[in-house]
Amino acid sequence: MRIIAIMKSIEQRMAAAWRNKYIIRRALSTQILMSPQSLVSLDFPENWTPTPDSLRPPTLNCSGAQDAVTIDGKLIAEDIRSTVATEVKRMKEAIGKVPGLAVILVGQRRDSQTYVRNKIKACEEVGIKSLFHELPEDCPQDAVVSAVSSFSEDPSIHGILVQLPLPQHLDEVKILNALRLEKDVDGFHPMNMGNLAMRGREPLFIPCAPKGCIELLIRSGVEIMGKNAVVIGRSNVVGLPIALLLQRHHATVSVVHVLTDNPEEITSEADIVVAAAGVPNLVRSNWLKPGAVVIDVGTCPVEDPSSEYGYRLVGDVCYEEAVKVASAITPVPGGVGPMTIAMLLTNTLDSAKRAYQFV
Ligand SMILES: Nc1nc(=O)c2c([nH]1)NC[C@@H]1CN(c3ccc(C(=O)N[C@@H](CCC(=O)O)C(=O)O)cc3)C=[N+]21
Repeated sequence: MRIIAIMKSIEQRMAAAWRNKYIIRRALSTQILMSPQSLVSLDFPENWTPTPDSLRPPTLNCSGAQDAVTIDGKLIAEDIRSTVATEVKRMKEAIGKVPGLAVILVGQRRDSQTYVRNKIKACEEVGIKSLFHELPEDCPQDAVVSAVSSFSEDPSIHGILVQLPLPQHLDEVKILNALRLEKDVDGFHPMNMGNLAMRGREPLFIPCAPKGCIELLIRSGVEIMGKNAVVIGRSNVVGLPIALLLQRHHATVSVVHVLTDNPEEITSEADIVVAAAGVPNLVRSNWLKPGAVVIDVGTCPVEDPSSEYGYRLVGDVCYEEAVKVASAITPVPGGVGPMTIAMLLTNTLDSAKRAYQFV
């Protein structure tokens, strides 16, 4: 009896297997495209390991030409901030309202604390109202969502910023979904990003660091149209939107990333290089064409007990080398960082103007 039962069960399982195979074959036969049915996931960490290049000491005097011009992001950002201050004042005098920004910080990352402190200070200086909501590292998802939701409902708040990266246990997508599109001053909402990507559409907000890079190029008199631009890194916050923006400015754009063969070869064809990989000193002199313009978006905190907060920021570009090859370059600090904050202020001002229909 037992043997018969076992035989029956094997028979049933085989029948089931055939049925499944048939269903799978039918599914395959109705598949029209050869490409995978779900898009290849980009959800793995963009972990560039330091190249042997980035470990070697800088070689100076790579060319006999003059040193690159340093693009002073701090100075340009100050200029923009003073214009924002004037506009905020004009708004206050005309309609008795000021723009409001809410900043949410989860956890204790020292670099995040510095950026948030800088953002709040910058708001104060230009007359933008800021509300700061700090949550502990281990706070539940609901607490962050409800903070975002309450700022979303608050009519005196025109911009909401959730400082990234969030602690591992939190679901970034769900949290950012609670953020109203009209208050997405970071420009990270898929609708803003999609509109940035598509011809004939306009996003409500352009992400701050990429917008700052373009502003630096324009104000430094760098022509973008028709030029070869290489973006190093493909993150949602910098690499992707800057590639889209450069295309909007009619550059020919290549994106190199952690799985690119010979990134240095591709980058050395570029008139404009935007480095946003987050790897200290990744870009060495052999990555650069003589005369290239180099925008360094990298802000990697490295331990440094001698500096004020115990760390200092290091860029993706080996500055000492690049300055000998490039025609213009942004330093770290003092380059893109201050511009990111200035763009946050302009996005918040624009958002408030839109909300109050103030022109
Ligand atoms: N939701 C979100 N929006 C962001 O815009 C955002 C973020 N998350 N997470 C982290 C990155 C990084 N970032 C910087 C902002 C200012 C400086 C900055 O002010 N840098 C100064 C120096 C800073 C210092 O004093 O150490 C400089 O480069 O001169 C740098 C980096 C914004 N980010």
